[in-house]
Amino acid sequence: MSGMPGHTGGAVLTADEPSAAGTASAGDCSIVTRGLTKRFQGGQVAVNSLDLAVPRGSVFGFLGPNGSGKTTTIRMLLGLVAPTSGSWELLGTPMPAGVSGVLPRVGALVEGPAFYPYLSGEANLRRYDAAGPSADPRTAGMRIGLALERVGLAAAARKRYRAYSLGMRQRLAIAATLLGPRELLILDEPTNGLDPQGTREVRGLVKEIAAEGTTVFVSSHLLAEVEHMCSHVAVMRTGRLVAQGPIAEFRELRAGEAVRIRVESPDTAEAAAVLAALGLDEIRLGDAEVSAELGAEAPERICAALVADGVAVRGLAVQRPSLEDVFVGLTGKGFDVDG
Ligand SMILES: Nc1ncnc2c1ncn2[C@@H]1O[C@H](COP(=O)(O)OP(=O)(O)OP(=O)(O)O)[C@@H](O)[C@H]1O
Repeated sequence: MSGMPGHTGGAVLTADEPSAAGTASAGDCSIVTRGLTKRFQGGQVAVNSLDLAVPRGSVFGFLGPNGSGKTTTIRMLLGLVAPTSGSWELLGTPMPAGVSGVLPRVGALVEGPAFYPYLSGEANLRRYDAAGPSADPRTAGMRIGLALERVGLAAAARKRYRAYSLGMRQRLAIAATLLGPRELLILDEPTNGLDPQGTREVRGLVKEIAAEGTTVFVSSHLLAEVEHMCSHVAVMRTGRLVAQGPIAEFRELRAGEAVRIRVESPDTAEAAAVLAALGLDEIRLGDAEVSAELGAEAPERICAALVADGVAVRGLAVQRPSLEDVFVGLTGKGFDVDG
């Protein structure tokens, strides 16, 4: 498997392996794409032969640096832009033929909705609801009340939008996507531009919505975001899918990568000799520290051997590659890990 040292199988699939979309049955997936491609006029390929398989019930993180094709993919999924080639299914229905039947079951936040600052959250949602093609005005109050409750804004329903915090504003935007029962929610970078509190609120909300059984497909350029929220992840790089699978499998990849042991000591030459005698590889000498690949050796045995040889051990640490190291290996770029 390219770019994934230490991988020994499992559900993470890279572009080099048999397509996940080819093996997943549409019935198990809320989104399936096959060879989905978008080439913009002028020749730019924004999305290149994308095979996605988004399991039903997952919180699926669509991760990639800016410009890697996430928004274009989401726009294609929703029928907002036509693919150059390829096919896709939403909720088991081939698109775009099934668009009118499927889209009412899909909530989407692609470009933030524009709200009126002087109207309350509730009045804003009433306008949104009235614009919906299938909205029955007799049940509008119930739909709006449920949506506000679901995002935790029932108590602030009558407050003017301009008095909402950033997190409340984004929760209202998500409420606008929930003005009906949704089986799938598609969110494009929902925490972009939010403060830390707003980010926490939105992440918590996404988890709650997923816990109620809605599949959530959420794009992000933040690894930390995906780590916090998602059960599955797909990684994009310049329009191509690099890997996808359960996030736990990515964590296993991390565990499979070279784990190093770091010894802090003024006696670097002696410490290095002990590590070499124990058969450790990739020994590196630093300033008052030595590190090596841990391999199958137990840290406590290394510690005992160092002490037995009279090496002054000031510190001993086992260092595992971070999940970010795995993603950087896959994308060739760092992710913004703040967040
Ligand atoms: N309408 C368009 N015409 C031409 N090129 C486009 C168009 N829309 C997007 N692109 C290009 O396609 C590539 C992918 O863009 P896209 O917006 O899908 O990426 P992204 O991963 O969502 O990034 P970001 O988070 O910055 O929006 C970019 O290089 C972008 O410049």
